[in-house]
Amino acid sequence: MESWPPGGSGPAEAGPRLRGLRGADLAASASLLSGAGAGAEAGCSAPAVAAVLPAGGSGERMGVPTPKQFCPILERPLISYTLQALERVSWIKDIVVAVTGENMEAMKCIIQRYQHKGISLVESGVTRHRSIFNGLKALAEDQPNCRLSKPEVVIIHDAVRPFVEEDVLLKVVTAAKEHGAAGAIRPLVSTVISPSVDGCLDHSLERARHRASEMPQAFLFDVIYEAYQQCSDYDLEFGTECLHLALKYCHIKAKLIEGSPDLWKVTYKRDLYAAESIIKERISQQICVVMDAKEDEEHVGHRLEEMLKNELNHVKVTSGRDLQQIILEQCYNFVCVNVMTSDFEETQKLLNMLEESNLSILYPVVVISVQFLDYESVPFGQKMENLMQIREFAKEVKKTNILLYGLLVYYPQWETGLLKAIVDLVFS
Ligand SMILES: Nc1ccn([C@@H]2O[C@H](COP(=O)(O)OP(=O)(O)OP(=O)(O)O)[C@@H](O)[C@H]2O)c(=O)n1
Ligand SMILES: O=C(CO)[C@H](O)[C@H](O)COP(=O)(O)O
Repeated sequence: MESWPPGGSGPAEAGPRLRGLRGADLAASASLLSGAGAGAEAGCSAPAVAAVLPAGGSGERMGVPTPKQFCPILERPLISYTLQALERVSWIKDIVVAVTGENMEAMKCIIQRYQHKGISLVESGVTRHRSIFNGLKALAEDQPNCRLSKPEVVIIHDAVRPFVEEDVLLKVVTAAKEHGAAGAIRPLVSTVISPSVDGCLDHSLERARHRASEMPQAFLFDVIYEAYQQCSDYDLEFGTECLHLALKYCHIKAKLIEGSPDLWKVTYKRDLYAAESIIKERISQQICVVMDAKEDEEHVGHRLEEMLKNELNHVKVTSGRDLQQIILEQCYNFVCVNVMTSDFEETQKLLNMLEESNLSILYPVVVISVQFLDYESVPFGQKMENLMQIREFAKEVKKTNILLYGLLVYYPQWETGLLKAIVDLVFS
């Protein structure tokens, strides 16, 4: 576990290139925002979009000394995951984070260490609403030497909701452009009841007719800024709902968007464990098989890939034809098959690329290097040499958070049963 404040114990490491990550879905949604897709059909032009992240709370309900947004999950602060989720969305131009003066330096260390880009920091307020207002002011004011400019649409998202996906961001932004305001909602888990002053039930709400308001929310900037400028001290002190401010002060009825279950707010200590499990599950969902044999060649390596696809039916198994792209899309698990040469050339190439990308600064990257050696043509001495070589590589790359495992298949002749056993052994 990292100590708080972070960054004090060592130099900032180079982080991964997180900006500009795009898969097919991201490209499609970016084109929606740029007016080339459904947005264009609905008459939308591309709005300039910025985001404000309130991150100035103390996390009392978490019950630990470190404010929850800075609590480590897999040794990386929670807020860094949220920033990553937003900054990988190419159409969000600026991200303004509100933090306390006390945590300003620590926040700068996090930005540097994990190489977050396009982030501006402002001082938070004593309540969440005041922190958001400070973030909006930074976007509204054209200050000299300030690179921020007023967006058409602003997203407001809690720093402690790390699992926000591009599709829901796109939905709230598109709806905000049309309706003035929009926010993610979820069905209620429990019924909401109103107690009377004597602690007895006054009335209860019909659960099916109500929803929980979650984040992200998005607003036409002028609407929410006007609402914050007009709202009372009581609102700023005790209010918890930005959509309500837009309704009360600008008469804007927010469009409500169904969100995913992962949008929940990390609030209690158990939420940190839940978040860790979700992250682990996500990074275990994709395996990339890299091999040095040509695709049309009949080789056991290809059968290994086939078998992985069949055995691991919840996991996306891709072949590493465009490795650079796969690394950019943040795959953390690799099976590297060396068939052409006996000196781990393919593995070495992969390790170099991984090290250059700095991907492993975010999570450990697992590489299983499989080498098939023909029993008849490779002498026993070479087998031992190969084993020693992979151990040396493993020691070296462990320093950069890459976990390398070697699997040497010294086979007398090809047998499907043998390969199946290997696959079971390694991946069960
Ligand atoms: N003065 C404040 C209070 C809260 N927040 C931020 O608003 C988000 C949601 O608020 P909440 O979950 O209530 O956070 P805390 O106030 O930190 O938690 P608690 O209520 O348990 O103290 C968090 O990202 C939090 O850091 C903020 O920017 N400024
Ligand atoms: O869920 C929300 C939608 O409005 C807010 O995140 C929530 O209201 C924040 O309130 P608090 O700071 O009191 O937890």
